[in-house]
Amino acid sequence: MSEREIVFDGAAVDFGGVAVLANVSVRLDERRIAVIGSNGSGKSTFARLLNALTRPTAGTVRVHGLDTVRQQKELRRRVGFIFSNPDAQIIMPTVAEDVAYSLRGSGLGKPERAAKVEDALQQFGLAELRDAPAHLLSGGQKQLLSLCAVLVSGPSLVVADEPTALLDAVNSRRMERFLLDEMEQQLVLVTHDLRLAARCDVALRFEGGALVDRGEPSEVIARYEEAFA
Ligand SMILES: Nc1ncnc2c1ncn2[C@@H]1O[C@H](COP(=O)(O)OP(=O)(O)OP(=O)(O)O)[C@@H](O)[C@H]1O
Repeated sequence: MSEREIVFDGAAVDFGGVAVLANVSVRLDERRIAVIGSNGSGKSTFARLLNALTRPTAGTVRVHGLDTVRQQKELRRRVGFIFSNPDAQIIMPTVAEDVAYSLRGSGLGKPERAAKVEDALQQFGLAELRDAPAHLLSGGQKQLLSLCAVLVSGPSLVVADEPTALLDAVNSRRMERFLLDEMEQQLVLVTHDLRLAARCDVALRFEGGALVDRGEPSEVIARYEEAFA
């Protein structure tokens, strides 16, 4: 089995008896995986299954060899999640404290943690803001902070749900470059931006809670556009 294999086997989710994701079975080991489809089609639900923010009501989901329900604790260390609204994931008062919070329970000593935080802040251009109140950052800076806080703990998969939605053109390009070109980790990118999806290695398309297409991104996108032409 490939080190970065994601396996959905008959996974389904329903909320209060309403099926929002039905019987998804798929195996993926590409580095960059785009998830596209109409509003309310189940994309975020699919993404949230990857780090057990949502649990399957039927079937199983395995990420890099870990069962998302039975091995949730280990899974959460290996899967980082970036939301479109960074306010949802900023926890601590200052920038450096927020990044350091990700390393709690990492088993590293204080000096090693401080060094890792400093390296990460440098990498994302946040070093000068280390003592700034996190909630006062701009939207773009907050998004960089949440990316920094996710990556400092060394996940092997990054799930990003519309990570460029609130960003201006410059920060959006910066986020795109990092996620698609520079980052080594596997990426699952939920997006309505078909240009970004086209840059991935494979695309999945959801409609009405079902996985309806999977393949080379330009072909999946062309069929998506045809369906609504
Ligand atoms: N916690 C919940 N309780 C009830 N229904 C939910 C819950 N979360 C999602 N849903 C419903 O599940 C369906 C799929 O939602 P999901 O967020 O996965 O769609 P999406 O494809 O990501 O949509 P969008 O492109 O609009 O973000 C929607 O009809 C939504 O209302």
